Amino acid sequence: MKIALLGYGKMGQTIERLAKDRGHEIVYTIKEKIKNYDLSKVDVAIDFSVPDAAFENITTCFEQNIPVISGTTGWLERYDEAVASCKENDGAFIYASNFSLGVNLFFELNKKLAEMMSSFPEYAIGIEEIHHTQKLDAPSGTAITLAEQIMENTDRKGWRLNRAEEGEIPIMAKRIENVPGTHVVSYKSPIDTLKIEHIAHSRDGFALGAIIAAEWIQNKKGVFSMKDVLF
Ligand SMILES: NC(=O)C1=CN([C@@H]2O[C@H](COP(=O)(O)OP(=O)(O)OC[C@H]3O[C@@H](n4cnc5c(N)ncnc54)[C@H](OP(=O)(O)O)[C@@H]3O)[C@@H](O)[C@H]2O)C=CC1
Ligand SMILES: O=C(O)C1=N[C@H](C(=O)O)C[C@H](O)C1
Repeated sequence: MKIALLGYGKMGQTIERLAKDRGHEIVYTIKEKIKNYDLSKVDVAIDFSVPDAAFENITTCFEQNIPVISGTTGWLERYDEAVASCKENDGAFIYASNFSLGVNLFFELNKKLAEMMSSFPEYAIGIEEIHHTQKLDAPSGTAITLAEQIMENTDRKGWRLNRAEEGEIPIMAKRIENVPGTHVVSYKSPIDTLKIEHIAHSRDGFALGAIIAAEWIQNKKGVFSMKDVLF
């Protein structure tokens, strides 16, 4: 595949290394708005950039008929508009708050555990996420996905950063040097605590998942999820 990397920071550079190992060619490494780039020779754009840039760059790709894999977090208030733009242009799109296989397995566990725990209101639900100190958004996109899955499977009505009101899920966001990404979901009662945890040891899992998604979406049209790709 000929790949345009939208964003060439920690993730863009990891994707470049792993994509080359899999025989792909990196045509562009872009760190700015893509309006002026000719993407006509590109098979796929992989976006790991910044919250402010993602929406405009993604929709520009749809207008140029380029499939998009996006992992950028912190821009999701415009996700529905991006989906509409993809459909209008008969494009192809996958967004995931987390592309790693481990976290996508963790998502499935989280849904199942929430469904089981919904019968036991004595357990207080909490989410903790830990990331490196350069991260721009809080809470992490992955933590928001975990909270939304719990809300769909219990009576919790919302989530809140670093504290919670009655009936909400607190998401505690910690920033520690060099942590690639850790997520914990816990259920605490006066008697005991249940926890599920995912610890990324590097960025390779996120990058590999995004490349696998890019390979999978070739010659497809529509809006898909990592669940479609992996399971
Ligand atoms: N879904 C997932 O699996 C994962 C998602 N992420 C998310 O991916 C995003 C990127 O993470 P990471 O690589 O660590 O961040 P970095 O800060 O290391 O990289 C961001 C890159 O985007 C570039 N950039 C700035 N403005 C634009 C623009 N207008 N258009 C295109 N690129 C631009 C930056 O350039 P410059 O340095 O010149 O400013 C930089 O190269 C974050 O939102 C993060 O949360 C991260 C890991 C996994
Ligand atoms: O910014 C990061 O680094 C990460 N961001 C994603 C998120 O916000 O969930 C995924 C991963 O945890 C790393």
